[in-house]
Amino acid sequence: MTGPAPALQCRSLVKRYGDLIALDHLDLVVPAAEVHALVGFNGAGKSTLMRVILGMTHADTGEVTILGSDLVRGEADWSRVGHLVDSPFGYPELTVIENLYAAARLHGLSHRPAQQATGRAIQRLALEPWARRTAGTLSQGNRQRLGLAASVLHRPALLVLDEPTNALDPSGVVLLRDLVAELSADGTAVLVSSHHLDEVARVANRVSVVHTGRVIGELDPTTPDLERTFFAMVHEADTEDVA
Ligand SMILES: Nc1ncnc2c1ncn2[C@@H]1O[C@H](COP(=O)(O)OP(=O)(O)OP(=O)(O)O)[C@@H](O)[C@H]1O
Repeated sequence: MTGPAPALQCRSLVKRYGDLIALDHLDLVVPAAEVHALVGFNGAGKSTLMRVILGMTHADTGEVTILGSDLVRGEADWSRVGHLVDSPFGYPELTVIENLYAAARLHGLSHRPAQQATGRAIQRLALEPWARRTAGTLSQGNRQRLGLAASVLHRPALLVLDEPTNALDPSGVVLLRDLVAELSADGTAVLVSSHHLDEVARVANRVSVVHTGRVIGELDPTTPDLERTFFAMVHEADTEDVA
């Protein structure tokens, strides 16, 4: 008997920029309800992987399946996906409310549910004081909160977040942690990249180490000294490459 299709599956992804190999036969599986963290050095390939998964750039070879549908064949149901990659979503001339309403409509919600989702997202990301401010006048952290609100307001089945704690204050970090836990409990698969191993240990069920465009191993988030294990894994991969 086969189980349900994973929320996300990447098979042997290769992405080159000229001579540089950004993704090197990378495999990844994220089942529903899993919070899966990607960790790795600057330039390891995490953002490239997320951009490929979201169709923002194309892999040279390999396959991506999103919620059971093939990405390359254009079958993915984007209304069930949320993301925060690159700059946070937000038209600078629109208010926070207008932006979130637009995001909800773009995700296929009709008028009334979009209004309700907007109200809920504002409350969830503690954006009430800035709800009527235009996005262009927000602080960086509040723009990040707006982007996060836009990425989750339609309760996606797959959520992709590239370094989402960037620019967040400590209360924003806690809020995001709770939000991710809540979505995962609801069945959402979350793929999140981070440089903060302590934070990763708190939110993730699984942690993949990305190095030179490959997943070189997994870290157990309950391991007491994650940093040491991380560096040992990377060092071993480099040693194998040289040998
Ligand atoms: N548009 C591009 N053109 C050329 N090279 C690129 C491009 N985008 C990414 N790269 C290169 O691909 C490699 C992987 O970059 P990527 O941004 O995916 O790494 P990352 O793991 O997200 O790093 P960081 O932690 O710094 O965000 C890097 O060597 C980067 O310089």
